[in-house]
Amino acid sequence: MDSFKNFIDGNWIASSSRETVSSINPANQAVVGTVQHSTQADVEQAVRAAKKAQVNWRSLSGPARGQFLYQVATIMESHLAEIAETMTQEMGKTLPEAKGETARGIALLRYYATEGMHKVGDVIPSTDSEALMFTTRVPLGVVGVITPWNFPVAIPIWKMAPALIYGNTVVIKPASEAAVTCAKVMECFAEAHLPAGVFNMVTGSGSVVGQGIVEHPDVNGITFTGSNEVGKRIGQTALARGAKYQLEMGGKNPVIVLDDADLDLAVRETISGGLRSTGQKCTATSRVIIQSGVYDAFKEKLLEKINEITVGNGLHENVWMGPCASESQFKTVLRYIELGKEEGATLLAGGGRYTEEGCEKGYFVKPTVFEYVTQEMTIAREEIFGPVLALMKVNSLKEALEVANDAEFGLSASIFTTNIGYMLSFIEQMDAGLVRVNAETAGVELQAPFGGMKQSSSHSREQGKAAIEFFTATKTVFVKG
Ligand SMILES: NC(=O)C1=CN([C@@H]2O[C@H](COP(=O)(O)OP(=O)(O)OC[C@H]3O[C@@H](n4cnc5c(N)ncnc54)[C@H](OP(=O)(O)O)[C@@H]3O)[C@@H](O)[C@H]2O)C=CC1
Ligand SMILES: O=C(O)CCC(=O)C(=O)O
Repeated sequence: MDSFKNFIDGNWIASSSRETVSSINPANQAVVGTVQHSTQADVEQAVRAAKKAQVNWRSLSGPARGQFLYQVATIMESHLAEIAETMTQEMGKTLPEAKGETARGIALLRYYATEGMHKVGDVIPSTDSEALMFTTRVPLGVVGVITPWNFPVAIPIWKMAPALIYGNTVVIKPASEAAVTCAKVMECFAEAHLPAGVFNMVTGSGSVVGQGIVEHPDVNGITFTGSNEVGKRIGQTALARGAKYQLEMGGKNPVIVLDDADLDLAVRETISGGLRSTGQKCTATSRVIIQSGVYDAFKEKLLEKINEITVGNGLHENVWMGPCASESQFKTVLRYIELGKEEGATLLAGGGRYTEEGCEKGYFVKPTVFEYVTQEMTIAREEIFGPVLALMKVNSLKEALEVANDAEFGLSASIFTTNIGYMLSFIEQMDAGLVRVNAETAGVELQAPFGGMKQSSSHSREQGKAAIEFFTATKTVFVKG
């Protein structure tokens, strides 16, 4: 069992509360480890350290900051197996997925390490022929990083690595349900000997530690991924005190399967996009909108594959789908399944708790498929964040797009078709930040911008070159000799 203190000003420090909280394995309710149950005083200490460290960190060259990130990547590589195993134990994702995510974290570190060598501005012609006008970028200062439990390695890194490379210092508060995994990543940062105070981790509840960071006058920017409810509150608080904020929130992602689609591909990608990580991705496929000509054939193939899915402890080799990440998420998913039944959708597969041998004490849900789902039903409107697919029948691409766009979210969407005209109409008319053709809705590439439309985000983008927009401020410089 791992026990972690907070990491503040270069040291592992116990919370002033002297209390810890346990993190629970959702596959069997065993204790995975403990972290600090921190207080506002701990937040104060971390922000103070980050503010102090900012002066020297920002004055280092970009390549020098990049060297630190390369070092973290190398250290993390040597701990990959251990970090991945902790992730599986702590939030249930299968071990191959956890290893993939950890490898993605390492790749993100290396990507942003190279960013330290890239240009930060442009020379712009001035109307004054004797002047030099150009833009440069400066860090925000102290950045608060608030992360969810569904990607406990990749999301902290895709927020921290750009924050750090562009010269900010960081206070991170990981999700309580995956704080041990995140602390293991922070151990790699600590082993790389970044200067004291450059990154700080404070664990504890969202309402105390998270809110404490968001409200702190010395935190200049906040980057958040999680629920809409919390995200919106964070945005409002940040706006009220003039801090910059970035919110990545929910999705209700559709796939459209047209009459001319490769059905085997569409089935494979729908299952992967909808049910990997037990459907706990903001990019997960939730609504499956199928044209009438292939509806029955698609359904038959889908159900055949759904019935082959092996559910169980993600550490076991033959398991394809693990448990929900926590008791609360498990209850949420079961509640949505009941709502689907009550509101008149027809259950085709799954539909409740999975309790086969070895799974009795875990938060397992059967892979679930509903049909005759209408646009008004709750399961067609709200983010479920679980292994539940809603099938909807349409007659044309036009109708498919109307149904697909009838959602308050706009994160990711896919179409399966072999017709280039249909592909182009979808790319043009689908209201989503990520539009994907003949590919699943999930699966973000680290070098490309990531973010949503409508209620899915604060309209900024993360990752790739887009990250510089949030983590820096532009200065326009006018120089006359
Ligand atoms: N877009 C995405 O990728 C994600 C979406 N979700 C959606 O959100 C639902 C609920 O998941 P949940 O974990 O409760 O998500 P939350 O939004 O509650 O949690 C996300 C992060 O915010 C923190 N937090 C909670 N309250 C506050 C606050 N008042 N101020 C600042 N930070 C706070 C949490 O801390 P703590 O863990 O201590 O509560 C966690 O670190 C899911 O069912 C899913 O629909 C969830 C996770 C990721
Ligand atoms: O699809 C992915 O790989 C990323 C999903 C994601 O960012 C999220 O669920 O928060």
